[in-house]
Amino acid sequence: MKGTSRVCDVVVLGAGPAGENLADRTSAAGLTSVIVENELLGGECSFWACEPSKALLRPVVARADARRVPGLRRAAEGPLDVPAVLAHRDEMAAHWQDDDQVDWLRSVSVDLVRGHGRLDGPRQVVVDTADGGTVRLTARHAVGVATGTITAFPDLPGLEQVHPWTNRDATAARHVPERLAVVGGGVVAVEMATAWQALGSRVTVLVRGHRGLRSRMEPFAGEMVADALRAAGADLRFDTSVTEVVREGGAGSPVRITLSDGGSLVADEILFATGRAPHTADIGLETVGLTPGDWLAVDDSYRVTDVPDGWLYAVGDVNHRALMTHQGKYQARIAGAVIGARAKGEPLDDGRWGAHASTADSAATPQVVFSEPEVTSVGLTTREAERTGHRVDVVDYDIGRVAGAAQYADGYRGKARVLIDAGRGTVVGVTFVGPGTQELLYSATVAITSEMHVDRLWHAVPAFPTISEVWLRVLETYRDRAGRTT
Ligand SMILES: Cc1cc2nc3c(=O)[nH]c(=O)nc-3n(C[C@H](O)[C@H](O)[C@H](O)COP(=O)(O)OP(=O)(O)OC[C@H]3O[C@@H](n4cnc5c(N)ncnc54)[C@H](O)[C@@H]3O)c2cc1C
Ligand SMILES: NC(=O)c1ccc[n+]([C@@H]2O[C@H](COP(=O)([O-])OP(=O)(O)OC[C@H]3O[C@@H](n4cnc5c(N)ncnc54)[C@H](O)[C@@H]3O)[C@@H](O)[C@H]2O)c1
Repeated sequence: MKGTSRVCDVVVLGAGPAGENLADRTSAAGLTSVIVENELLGGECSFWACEPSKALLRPVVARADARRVPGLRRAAEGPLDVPAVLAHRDEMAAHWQDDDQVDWLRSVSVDLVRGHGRLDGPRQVVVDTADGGTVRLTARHAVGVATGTITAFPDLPGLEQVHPWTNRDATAARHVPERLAVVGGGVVAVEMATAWQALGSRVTVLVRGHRGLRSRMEPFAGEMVADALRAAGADLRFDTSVTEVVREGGAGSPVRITLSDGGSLVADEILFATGRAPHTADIGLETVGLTPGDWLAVDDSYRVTDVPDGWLYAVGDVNHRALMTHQGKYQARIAGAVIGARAKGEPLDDGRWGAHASTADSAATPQVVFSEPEVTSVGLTTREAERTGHRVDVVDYDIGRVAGAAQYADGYRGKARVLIDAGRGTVVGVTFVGPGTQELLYSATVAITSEMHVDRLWHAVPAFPTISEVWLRVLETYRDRAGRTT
């Protein structure tokens, strides 16, 4: 077995969206950067998560929209063209090839080592390469871990033998199962149930809790999505856990699922959308005093808190702050700037909203759930505000009453909730549910991050007739309730 070694400024472990951006920004800061990847550059997001799942969902949402437009409704009746949808999904997953990303990496002067990387003591990473060799990388300044997550399975008898679907199967499958059971009530469950029900599966969603779908969002969001999923034909069962799974006839036969209420269910495939576990079991954490399989807790500059000397950073899903691509990329941009500044001995601008501070992780993490209807949110929910003792005015508005919504769809159903800090008069939380609301999310994010007083929002005039006039209606509701004239 041959072994080589090299020294560089920064080593990044994992080339998903977070790792790629971290390597890019450290390279942009003038540091020599090497990235290590075991599978495909682009990570889970490009190949088994965001990109293929949104490609599966886009025709579902577009068809639902078309069916609400008078004159278009009849043209949009009928089933989806499944082969065309799956072919488009393949395109959007770049046919599971990462050549474009390899080119991009070269264009930003980041070197790539393909193979499984592990920490091997402070500032050291050893990579087992596909040809049976090893490469030892020594980082002068920093190692960044961006190894992401894998599916977190519950501890269930018989689970391995049934070959359950994970997000990888749910986004890359080549056939439509006649009956699909989905375990979980989070984002993956909601999005994949929406997609596969529309593609022709009979979907049953098994949710262990009673608080509804997407329990971390405003309750009305989960209720509206649940209503729509039921209307689309899915069977939703709350307070229902799985206690056992078995393919009685062996591989390829249906799965019998035993439920906590004593009943059972038969499906052709079972998807576990039961959350994520850190992809850290085999990355040498024990060599730097950490526990394999743990999440990596970080400070506000993304340095791993339990490792001395400040050379180890963690960005993206693996730090468990906000498991979304855009937020991992945000973290990577900041961590890259931090590593660059520290390497040059420059002071950090780490005050609230400073260039080296991770303020948005806690104040303004945006998310779109691409269900039908879509759910968009950023900042606090009412429950979080209550839990943290944050005093807020809650302004609700029925988006269906906005002129632009009536133009968008016949019988538009949607709801907005805006949380305004009771003392400072700034927007601190926004949730929109309804068709076409995803493009309103950036305005909400800007409203929160700019911390402008709502009085200034009166000057941000939304065009008529667009759904964005919901902002004006919210301001009017807030003003009228307070008995103000402006
Ligand atoms: C079904 C689904 C849909 C999603 N949709 C969205 C969405 O629409 N929008 C959104 O913002 N987020 C979405 N997410 C979340 C998003 O996929 C993650 O937040 C994102 O992929 C995290 O990026 P990351 O770089 O931290 O990790 P990952 O994307 O998981 O990348 C980690 C990389 O590290 C590599 N790696 C791991 N260990 C090693 C090792 N030891 N050596 C070398 N390489 C290693 C892996 O091979 C991988 O390429 C979705 C998730 C799922 C499951
Ligand atoms: N559009 C998007 O932004 C998007 C899309 C998909 C995923 N994601 C991200 O990916 C992450 C993972 O999504 P997810 O849906 O897998 O996780 P999640 O944490 O959102 O939901 C997990 C669900 O599984 C349930 N669950 C957990 N353990 C269980 C068990 N043993 N039995 C039954 N149910 C169980 C939970 O109660 C919850 O309903 C999320 O944090 C999300 O932010 C984002």
